[in-house]
Amino acid sequence: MVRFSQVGLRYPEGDGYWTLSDVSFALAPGSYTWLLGPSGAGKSSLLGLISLSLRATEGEVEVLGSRIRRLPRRAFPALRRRIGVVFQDYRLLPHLSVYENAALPLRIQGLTEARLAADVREILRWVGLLDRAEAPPSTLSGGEQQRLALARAVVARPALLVADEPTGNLDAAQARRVISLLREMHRMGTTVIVATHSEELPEEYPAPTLRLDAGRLVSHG
Ligand SMILES: Nc1ncnc2c1ncn2[C@@H]1O[C@H](COP(=O)(O)OP(=O)(O)OP(=O)(O)O)[C@@H](O)[C@H]1O
Repeated sequence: MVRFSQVGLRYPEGDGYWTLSDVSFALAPGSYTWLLGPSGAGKSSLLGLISLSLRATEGEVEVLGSRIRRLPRRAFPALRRRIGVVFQDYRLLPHLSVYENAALPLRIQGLTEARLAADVREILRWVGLLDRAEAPPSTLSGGEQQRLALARAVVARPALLVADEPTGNLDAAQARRVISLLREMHRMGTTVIVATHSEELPEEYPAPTLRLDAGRLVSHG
């Protein structure tokens, strides 16, 4: 599903500094994984490589059966569509309603309103926001905004879901609700990887972990 072989990442503007070094691991299809490590360890960078927003400087990254280094540029959009991404800061579009934010990935695929409406309503019901469909996202609480971001990430039924600190800005009850939804995606067969600073969440929801420190994988299990 995802395989890293001796992956290194150096940002062009990073003064020759290796943000990730010699990172190797595999995520099995249908697995749920916690990505742990202190601030600056390289978690967002690793997720950026998985979600194809960054390219490795060294080594091999394989995502959903494609070796990224060998993939022609024209194949990227279709592969990206099979990956859902949830960010800590939500990244919702403020000028669109809750409904239109959730519908966006399907609109980009060119689906008509008639073909996408049922899926959008179902996903909004799943995250508990159907009754807020016409509201602008700025009127939602932080937890609601993050649930909307999750709805948008999964509405096109991605095979792989990547979440970068999805609970970082939420109180404990809201964080639990978001994690429950991520776990439910996993139960329905999606491969999920979630980065978190939290040491409590992985204790509450035990699952395999990858632990990064200063750009190196220090444990895997
Ligand atoms: N665009 C960039 N250019 C140069 N260096 C960067 C860039 N983005 C991140 N870095 C550096 O890479 C290192 C890892 O950052 P990254 O954001 O991946 O860590 P993180 O574990 O996700 O941290 P946090 O938990 O604080 O989000 C840091 O030293 C950071 O300064």
